[in-house]
Amino acid sequence: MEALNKLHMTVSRAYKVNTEIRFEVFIHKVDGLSDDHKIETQRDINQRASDDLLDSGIDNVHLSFYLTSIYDHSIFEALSKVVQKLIPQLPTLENLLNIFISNSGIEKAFLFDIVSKIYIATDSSPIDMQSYELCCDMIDVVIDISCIYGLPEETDETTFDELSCSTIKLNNSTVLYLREINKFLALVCILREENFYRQGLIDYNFHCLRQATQDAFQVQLKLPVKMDGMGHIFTSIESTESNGYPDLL
Ligand SMILES: Nc1nc2c(ncn2[C@@H]2O[C@H](COP(=O)(O)OP(=O)(O)OP(=O)(O)O)[C@@H](O)[C@H]2O)c(=O)[nH]1
Repeated sequence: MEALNKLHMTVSRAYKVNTEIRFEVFIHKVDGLSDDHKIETQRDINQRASDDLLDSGIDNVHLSFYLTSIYDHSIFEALSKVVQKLIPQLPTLENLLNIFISNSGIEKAFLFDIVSKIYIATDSSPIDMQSYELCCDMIDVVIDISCIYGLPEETDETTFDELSCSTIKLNNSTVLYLREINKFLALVCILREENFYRQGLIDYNFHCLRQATQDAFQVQLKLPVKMDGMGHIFTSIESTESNGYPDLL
């Protein structure tokens, strides 16, 4: 009840300053509850919080709730969903990942912020926590190995660069495939071993994806200046690529 009161106070004060604010509410330490009880508790908290706000005349506020625990990756998953709401390029990135996985025989692909292990985008197939945790663990392994063996001694260079990549074959015929997109982002994919024989195709498609992802974060406008016969100068805005995406095999 104390937490609900604090939530109510925070939301109503912030709402007075800016009615457009979105609120992301984390319900911590849910590991003590059974799965059914978790959902029930979330619904109950949501209902009480909305009713309290309604009673104070606040009816169109955006509250999102997430269940978290430090004993699994739920906190990272929740933060990923919050961060994704702040990325204007999200639909483009999701679309690119969908095209990439369907042309490469990949089951699931995540675009990770390497330092925080938050995923900033994934394809539209369902996410299961186990796959996400596997991908997080893979990043840890790659960073640890790179830090220990990947650098000449006494250097300030970053361990993660454009050559960073890793393939891990699991004993259940699954392959984890990691490639770096830039200094901050890495692509981590999960695929079935029998689809990995086409690694050349996957590598080629990855290069297209990397280029397109980098393009998505840059303003891609050309402003060619032209002059007509009367000496008037005019410009036209053109996209650099006809359809915005390079061709995937
Ligand atoms: N079961 C469970 N215990 C947790 C979780 N997160 C933190 N704890 C435990 O809760 C205890 C207190 O930690 P927190 O509640 O995170 O601490 P805090 O919120 O900074 O505490 P105050 O500053 O006193 O408000 C510690 O023993 C943690 O191990 C969780 O997700 N699940």
